[in-house]
Amino acid sequence: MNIHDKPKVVIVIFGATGDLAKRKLFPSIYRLYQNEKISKEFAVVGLARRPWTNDVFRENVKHSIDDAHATDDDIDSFTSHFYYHSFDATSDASFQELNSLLGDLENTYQTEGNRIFYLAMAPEYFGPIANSLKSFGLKNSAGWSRLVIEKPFGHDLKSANELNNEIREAFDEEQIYRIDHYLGKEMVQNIEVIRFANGLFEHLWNNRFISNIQVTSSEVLGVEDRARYYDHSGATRDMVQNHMLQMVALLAMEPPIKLTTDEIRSEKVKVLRALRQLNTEDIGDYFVRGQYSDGTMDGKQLNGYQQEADTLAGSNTETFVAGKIMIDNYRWAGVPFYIRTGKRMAVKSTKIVVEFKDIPMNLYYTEESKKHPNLLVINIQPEEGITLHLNAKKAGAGSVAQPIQLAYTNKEVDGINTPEAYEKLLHDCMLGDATNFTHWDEVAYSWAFVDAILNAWSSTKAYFPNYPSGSMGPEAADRLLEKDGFHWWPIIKNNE
Ligand SMILES: NC(=O)C1=CN([C@@H]2O[C@H](COP(=O)(O)OP(=O)(O)OC[C@H]3O[C@@H](n4cnc5c(N)ncnc54)[C@H](OP(=O)(O)O)[C@@H]3O)[C@@H](O)[C@H]2O)C=CC1
Ligand SMILES: O=C1O[C@H](COP(=O)(O)O)[C@@H](O)[C@H](O)[C@H]1O
Repeated sequence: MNIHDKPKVVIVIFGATGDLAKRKLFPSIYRLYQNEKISKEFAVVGLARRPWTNDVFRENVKHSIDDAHATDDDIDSFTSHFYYHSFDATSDASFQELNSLLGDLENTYQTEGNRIFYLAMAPEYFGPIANSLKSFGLKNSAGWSRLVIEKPFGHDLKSANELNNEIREAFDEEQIYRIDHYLGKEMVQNIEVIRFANGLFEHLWNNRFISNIQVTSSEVLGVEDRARYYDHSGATRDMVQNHMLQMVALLAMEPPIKLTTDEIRSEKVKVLRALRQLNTEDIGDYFVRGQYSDGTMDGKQLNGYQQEADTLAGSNTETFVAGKIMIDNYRWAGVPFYIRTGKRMAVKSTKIVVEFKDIPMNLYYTEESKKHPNLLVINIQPEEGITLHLNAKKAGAGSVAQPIQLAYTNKEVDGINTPEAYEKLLHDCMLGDATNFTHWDEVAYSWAFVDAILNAWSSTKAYFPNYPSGSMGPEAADRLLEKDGFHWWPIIKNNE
């Protein structure tokens, strides 16, 4: 299928009364519908245990949609495609009933037997549901069947491997779409284009010209109401194993021989294979963990992590991670990739800064501290675009250099709101394009890398809390770069 095709499909959402379905999935399906990216012949089946009717379900879908321009009739016509089925994932009868409901809807909407099974439920259900879908014949429709799996995909390499084996008994790798929503972000997808469509950058994209690369994904929000999940996970599993390492892989991979799913994934896998594996005794030189204490932001007093819920008192879970990642291959030998991510930081921002090496002799900046290295800043969110930091002559007399910036902002140029990540990924899945989903090999190498860090940390006490809410993390994260002669580039917009 190509990007202009309008897939006919029944989307089955397991966990349709949950938070993800309401906040991300229904609005994304609405945008696809409104932008005519899916055929008018589609249906959505929502599954969960509570005894809702179709009307209650449709009312919930309606409330999840925020569109000031749509009339009630428009929205009602959209929600009329939604069907609710009260369903217990542990009951055989539920799967049998679901099979017959799907058959009926396929007749009504003529969706040619194409089915997406979206598992928006707790991860312990992923394997059992995949297996029941196979054993109750739900995969045996006339069209294609695809399984979309939410995060977390395992808790460590061992459990991820077990989960993968369980799912692979029911679905082939080509039918499995493991979601990493960062791969649906416009500017994350733009990394490849910026690199591989510009000679200016790609010729310099190696250890001869780049001194270091910094990837920051900071959040203002705290743990919110996800303490149960988060305290078992922490920032390393929640953000580093997936989103951060995926961005590193896109920044570091070789150009694929073709822009196909297999070729791109295979280049990313090579990067993840080349990550320097850390020994327990080296972790302290490469990684820093943190947990937020109380603090103030915008004049508001905020709790520390351990005060956010009763169960969190005394927690050893990290809400912040900074690390130095070395990629031991020909292109990147000696270039640190610094990453940092955390909750309750000063600003919500995801940004990549590529710092280029200085020229052999700088005639304009003789003092080391006054130099302005060339930077390529890729703004992933909230603003989207790129900024190139250069030096140019200061207007007026004399030969004085000053730093200048060339900026491109996505929205200003394209005049559109970029689609939400989930919208793009759902659309890709309908089209059968798995490029922006993670292959098992990527998941496995990422787990192997973070397992070493987590194992080392699990055997030592963390001195938490160690950064105030509203800051940029613990001081140790600054020292991580200082000892290599670098510093974090500011990520706040005005200081870019
Ligand atoms: N929320 C988010 O922002 C994000 C979530 N995710 C992932 O998405 C998945 C879902 O998360 P989220 O929506 O927040 O979770 P919620 O707890 O909000 O929703 C869970 C859903 O599962 C249903 N459910 C639970 N047990 C059963 C059962 N035995 N049979 C059928 N349905 C059941 C619940 O409905 P009922 O009680 O009616 O049965 C509910 O609809 C998780 O894997 C999470 O890690 C990933 C990224 C972000
Ligand atoms: O996957 C997750 O990502 C969000 C951050 O996503 P973003 O798109 O807002 O940057 C994070 O809050 C959450 O803890 C994590 O599970």
